[in-house]
Amino acid sequence: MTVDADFSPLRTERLTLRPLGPEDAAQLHRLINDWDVVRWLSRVPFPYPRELADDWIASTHKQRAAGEAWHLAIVGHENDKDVLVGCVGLMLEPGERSAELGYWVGRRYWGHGVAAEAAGRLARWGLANLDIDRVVANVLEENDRSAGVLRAVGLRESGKGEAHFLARGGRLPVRLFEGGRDEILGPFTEAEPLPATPASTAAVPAADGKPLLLVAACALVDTDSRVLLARRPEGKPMAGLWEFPGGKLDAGETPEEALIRELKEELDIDVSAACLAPFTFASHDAGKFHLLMPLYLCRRWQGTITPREGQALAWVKANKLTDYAMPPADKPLVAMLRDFL
Ligand SMILES: Nc1nc2c([nH]c(=O)n2[C@H]2C[C@H](O)[C@@H](COP(=O)(O)OP(=O)(O)OP(=O)(O)O)O2)c(=O)[nH]1
Repeated sequence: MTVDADFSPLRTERLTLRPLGPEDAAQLHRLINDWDVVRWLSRVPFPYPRELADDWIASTHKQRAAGEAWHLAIVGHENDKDVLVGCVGLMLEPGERSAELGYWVGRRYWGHGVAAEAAGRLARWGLANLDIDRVVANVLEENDRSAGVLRAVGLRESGKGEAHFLARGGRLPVRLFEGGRDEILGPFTEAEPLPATPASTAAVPAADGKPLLLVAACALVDTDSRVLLARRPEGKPMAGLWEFPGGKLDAGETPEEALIRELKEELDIDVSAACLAPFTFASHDAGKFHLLMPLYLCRRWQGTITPREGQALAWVKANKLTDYAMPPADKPLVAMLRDFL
């Protein structure tokens, strides 16, 4: 199996999505040189020359290295063997904060939900790891099967358009689809489990009858006045958004105690309560609950900051904070930090 050092394969219940290698060319050619597959694809010729498989596989490595597109093999497991069953790809749309999703599956593997499983996994990975807020796609007008796949991934039909279909030699009508973070990752307000402990939900419900969720967060500030942001990892609600390190209060904890614990768990640093200066707070209606989040400033800690939960970290100048997509509750905090630092 080919595994790029720069890309860890993505796994689903039944599939592995991994970079393509030269040894995939023969099977890829067998699967895609099929009119029943190619007729639905816009950028693929028919018949499909065998050498094109090698060239295209090589181009996928260049595109991934350039940060332009992630085309991956969809690998299934049949009789204890790994088999290439199709391909899935995500291509950045320059300047748009969106990426286009594409996929195809060999005819003999149709009817098992392979495309939705692979496309959903790559779309979720993209939202958590690329600078995008939206995934877009299009399908040939009469391609109801593919429209169903996109709906299963969380995209909705957003309009009509036209695209050039290489194998058909012309432009044809397409249905446009798109989906945002909430649609594809699940709405934040429903996916977020409310803590059962009375310590993190106030004993008295918030005025509008919603439980209050208490989260302590911290702006770590370095000697160049840069602020540390952490990217919410795949699997969490709002994955891909940048936030201040911190987390929910456990039962019996003060906000300072919770923050000291979270900073150790998430970043492997030791902070003392005396170095946590209260700065401001967020009070935000998050749908099913109300978020109350004190934000502390901290300029002194012990240890080397290490992402212990696989999260990406960024040291960001105050005037660049708005370049980072953050949860809605953080927006007013960012403006205050910018003025202060
Ligand atoms: N840490 C942090 N959380 C934020 C920020 N902005 C914001 O809306 N939140 C919300 C997202 C979540 O609903 C909640 C924090 O919950 P979380 O799930 O990240 O906290 P946790 O570390 O305790 O997570 P877990 O152990 O339950 O996985 O606060 C922020 O800047 N920092």
